Amino acid sequence: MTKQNAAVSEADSGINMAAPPAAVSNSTVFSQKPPAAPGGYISISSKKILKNLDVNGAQRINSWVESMRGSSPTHIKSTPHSLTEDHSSWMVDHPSALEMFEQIIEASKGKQIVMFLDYDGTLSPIVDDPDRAFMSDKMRATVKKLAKCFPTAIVSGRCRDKVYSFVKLAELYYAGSHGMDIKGPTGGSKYKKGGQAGILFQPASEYLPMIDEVYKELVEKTKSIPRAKVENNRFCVSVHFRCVDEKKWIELAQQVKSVLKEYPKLRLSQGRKVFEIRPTIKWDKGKALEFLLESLGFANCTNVFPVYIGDDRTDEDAFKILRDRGQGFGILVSKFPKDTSASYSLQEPSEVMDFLQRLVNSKRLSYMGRTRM
Ligand SMILES: O=P(O)(O)OC[C@H]1O[C@H](O[C@H]2O[C@H](CO)[C@@H](O)[C@H](O)[C@H]2O)[C@H](O)[C@@H](O)[C@@H]1O
Repeated sequence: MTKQNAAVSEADSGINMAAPPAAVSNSTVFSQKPPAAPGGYISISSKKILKNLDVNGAQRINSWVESMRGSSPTHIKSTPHSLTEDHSSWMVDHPSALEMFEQIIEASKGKQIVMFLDYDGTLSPIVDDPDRAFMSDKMRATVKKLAKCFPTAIVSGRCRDKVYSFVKLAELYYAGSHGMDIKGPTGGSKYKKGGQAGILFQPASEYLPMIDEVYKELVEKTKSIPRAKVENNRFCVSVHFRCVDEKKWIELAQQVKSVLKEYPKLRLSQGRKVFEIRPTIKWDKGKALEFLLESLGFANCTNVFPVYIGDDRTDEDAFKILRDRGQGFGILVSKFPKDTSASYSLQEPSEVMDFLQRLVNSKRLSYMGRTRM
């Protein structure tokens, strides 16, 4: 990546900190002194924290700040019509799903398309206040039409009730809490062979007391950080730093680390300006996708065509499953080049809506016998 692009696309490096920071080996010997945070900025309060950390810990915390800043980049130096050199080469490997639409339809011919949609950053734009991440009425109408054509699931880090309160479509499948809380449409699905009544699957239910406890501790611990926000997503917790002054990021990261070191059965990863705290069970959005395909009767089916659209690190678990299965594909929603297992890309929720609308139109044409899907 050229220097300019390195600056431009602090791509969602969202360094996965699955290894609980407490597990960070302090025995690792770092030859150089901790790198300064991007822009060389370290606040006084942060210096105090770094002083108390050993060099390794300081380096680790600083690398957090770099990844925290890059976890949800908000600017691009190139104009919309002139991608940076790196972005152009990235687009060769992750072409626009809109530009490749005809090829996608061709590949899906004779197969059952099943749609999996992330919520934040995919159906709704990223905003400062997580409680105000509303999807547009137009997007809701498009998803409603989509669900009339194909089995459709919402797969979100949000708790299921909360993401349902945003989407408001009872005919969909929902997998909340990063796939750990799955429920089928109320009254069963027209797509499920045998019309099975609504499924309900919660693989992390034994963790509920621990999640409640760590949520309360994080709220208490982080209340000294202005505009930090702790969100209880039932089987997981989010700690938001989008609106926190960068001078306080190290302190916040340290606070999260200090709480989690008491909970070895919880793991920490990073999303878009958010720390995600989840149980260490081997369950994620990818497992939820597989569970839903099985629930729909497509477990060992060769003519199923799953399409997963998402924008964040946790969606990569689903992209990887599709790549491993060699069925369907992932679409990453991003304006910036990012390491991803997705095959295609879309820039933002408005392009997601255009893509979904084209799928609906294509299915309607096939109903009219003009083309087969
Ligand atoms: O899996 P998703 O549906 O994409 O949920 C991932 C996280 O999304 C939310 O946070 C993100 O969106 C917020 C609203 O736009 C934004 O303020 C925040 O900075 C983003 O990280 C949600 O609040 C989290 O709980 C989800 O885990």
